[in-house]
Amino acid sequence: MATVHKINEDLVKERQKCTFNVQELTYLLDGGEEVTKERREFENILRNVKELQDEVPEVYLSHKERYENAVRKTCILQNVRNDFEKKREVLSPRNIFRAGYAVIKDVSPFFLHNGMFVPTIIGQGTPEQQAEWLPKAKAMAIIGTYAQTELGHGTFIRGLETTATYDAKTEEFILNSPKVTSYKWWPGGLGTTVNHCITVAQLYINGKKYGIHPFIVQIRDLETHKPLPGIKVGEIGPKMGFATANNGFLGFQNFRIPRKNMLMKNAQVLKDGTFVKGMNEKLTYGTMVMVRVNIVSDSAFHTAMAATIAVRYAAVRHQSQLKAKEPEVQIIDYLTQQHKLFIAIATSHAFSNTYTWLYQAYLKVVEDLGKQKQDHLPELHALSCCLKATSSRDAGVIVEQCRLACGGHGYMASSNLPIIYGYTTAAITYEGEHTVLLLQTARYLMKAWMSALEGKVLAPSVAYLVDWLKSDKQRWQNTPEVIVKGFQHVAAGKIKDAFDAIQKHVKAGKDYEDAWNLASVQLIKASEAHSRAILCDGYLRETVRTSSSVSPSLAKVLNHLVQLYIVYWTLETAGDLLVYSNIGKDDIAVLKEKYEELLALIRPNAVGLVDAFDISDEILQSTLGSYDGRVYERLMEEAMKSPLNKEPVNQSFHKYLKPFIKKAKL
Ligand SMILES: CCCCCCCCCCCCCCCCCCC/C=C/C(=O)SCCNC(=O)CCNC(=O)[C@H](O)C(C)(C)COP(=O)(O)OP(=O)(O)OC[C@H]1O[C@@H](n2cnc3c(N)ncnc32)[C@H](O)[C@@H]1OP(=O)(O)O
Ligand SMILES: Cc1cc2nc3c(=O)[nH]c(=O)nc-3n(C[C@H](O)[C@H](O)[C@H](O)COP(=O)(O)OP(=O)(O)OC[C@H]3O[C@@H](n4cnc5c(N)ncnc54)[C@H](O)[C@@H]3O)c2cc1C
Repeated sequence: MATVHKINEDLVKERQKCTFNVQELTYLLDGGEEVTKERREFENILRNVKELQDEVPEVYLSHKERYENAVRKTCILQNVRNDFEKKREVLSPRNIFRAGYAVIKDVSPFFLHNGMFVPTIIGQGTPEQQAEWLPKAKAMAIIGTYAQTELGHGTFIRGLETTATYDAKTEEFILNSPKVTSYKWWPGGLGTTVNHCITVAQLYINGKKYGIHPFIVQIRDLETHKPLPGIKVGEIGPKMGFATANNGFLGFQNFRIPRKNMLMKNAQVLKDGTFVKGMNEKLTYGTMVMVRVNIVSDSAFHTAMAATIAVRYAAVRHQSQLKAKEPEVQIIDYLTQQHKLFIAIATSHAFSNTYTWLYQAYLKVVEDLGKQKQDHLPELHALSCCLKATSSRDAGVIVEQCRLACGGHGYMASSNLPIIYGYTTAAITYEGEHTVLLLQTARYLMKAWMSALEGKVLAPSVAYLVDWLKSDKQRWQNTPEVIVKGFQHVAAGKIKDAFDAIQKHVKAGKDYEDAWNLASVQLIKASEAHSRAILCDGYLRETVRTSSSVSPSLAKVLNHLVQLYIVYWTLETAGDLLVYSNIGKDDIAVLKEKYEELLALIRPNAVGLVDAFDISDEILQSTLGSYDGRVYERLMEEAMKSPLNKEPVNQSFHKYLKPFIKKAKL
């Protein structure tokens, strides 16, 4: 029988102080009681699967062993999931995504299968293609990835070099990787796991180039798993994180695939080689839009994980005295510590709320596209770009801040903060590099500004530009609503400045493209300010909306969090607000006090708030963040698992140290 340990006394006291119903908040964050129940039930089943328990912590395994262990466990996870779904409903993607962390400590080698391979078949395939590939992909009879990036190009996908040349005689495409730079590089699972992939390649028909398109390609034999003739595939080697993601490379040499393997929901190639244009060529980029939306949700979860670890640890950890002769204090009572941590909690809520409305906006665009309507696509593209960029970047900063807040122990692998940092920061680069995505949003903002100047009606997310042009700056008040307006004024001001900078360069004789490059630092600042305005506005609106449907005690706490988020960012960007809004120095002084008040109000609920994320110990995988707070015992237990502690004297002593020391004595 498993030993039941006492809960750390500080944590017991913290939980007694909590002023709201933790369970109520968990249901709210999950999207309903039923979702929480389903999640807990599934996590509970996984907890009891003996084969999923690691005898040796993964960190001590070799690169190869780690990968093999991850594949083994992912297969078990998939089987458990299938059994679960046979008896009950299909698990929600969020729940399966979370459970994955309990099984694979790092990133699953199947990550891209569910994350991009299946969604691309859904988003880019015709009904016939979906009927052919989806059942096999969903049942995992075929396993796939998304192979777009090449050694030479990740950002500029129009520059991809893999070619798919149509041969009308055989009704096939011939895939080739003409140069080393045209090798696919990065796709998760490609190294040694998948047998299929979506390959994005330049289409050629009768010597004419038709741009990039997605193709389904089988790359390994389904029986032997050997690469098919004409395929060169392998793993790219160790990275900063993503240790078990099995990222790979792939090259083609005259590799033939049938015509029906080009995903043809948008553009088509007919049997005779006629190219039929799609409604909008950018719809080929659709999977990326979907993943960018999901990254906002991932960022919420990664921030919640780091916050849970660091807040619980800060409640358990005592260090230094505030006053002489008094006991050492819980480090969570240092205001500087609250400053580091409470924004982590609020940020996770801000991203969850943002994801809720952004995902609805995404679904609406998908529905519209089904009716051949694409009016809202540019706005969705602009929003998904800047919110992916800002949420992943903020999450990276927050996770690192949480690590620092745990002092030396945060640096331990067993805190799990290094792994969380690895996968959080990867998202800053993948699915569209940070700066590049901010610049995509900036393109949209420049057009929006021009439309505003011309008096046109703007899309809701940029409608504030019209208000800004129409009215004088509003009289400043230190209320969340007016502060949000202030963020919009900053964004509008920076958008205008960037626009004027481009115009100035153009007037001085520069080409528009050069002028764009010369103004691009201002452009990314404008995009960042726009993101912050959107995040604060959306978070405030969602909080007001949900507050009416939850208990007054919870509504109060949610209100503290959203205010904290808004005031935190006011103080962080005070310089900008002083330039672009009517805020005064005195207002900032008042807000500094307000911020300290909010920290004090949140303090009694800090542990309750991270408990409400309801991240099980199996998912957290952290010596510092477990629910029972046995921090020191767990650190010691984990240290004892080091292979170096398995023998009293390591052989290197006899081999190297002893002769070395002897020599030194002579
Ligand atoms: C507590 C909470 C719990 C939460 C639990 C969470 C649960 C969630 C579950 C889901 C989990 C899912 C996990 C997902 C897994 C993902 C794994 C990811 C691994 C990584 C994968 C990858 O990285 S794949 C490769 C990605 N690559 C990129 O992103 C490339 C980036 N580059 C581009 O996108 C483009 O090249 C470009 C946009 C930068 C430029 O393209 P292009 O040169 O063609 O265009 P232009 O710049 O000239 O612009 C022309 C015109 O087109 C418009 N446009 C561009 N893109 C789009 C688009 N996508 N849609 C619509 N329109 C587009 C652009 O705006 C221009 O318009 P103009 O009007 O001319 O200005
Ligand atoms: C962990 C991980 C997993 C990944 N998984 C996959 C996968 O499964 N499938 C897949 O296809 N790809 C994958 N990728 C690749 C990823 O999508 C690319 O790395 C990403 O899109 C960035 O492209 P890049 O590497 O070419 O960077 P580059 O574009 O070369 O960026 C280098 C620098 O140049 C700057 N830059 C580039 N273009 C511009 C511009 N127009 N204006 C201003 N600055 C610019 C960038 O800001 C950056 O600072 C993965 C990457 C990582 C790190």
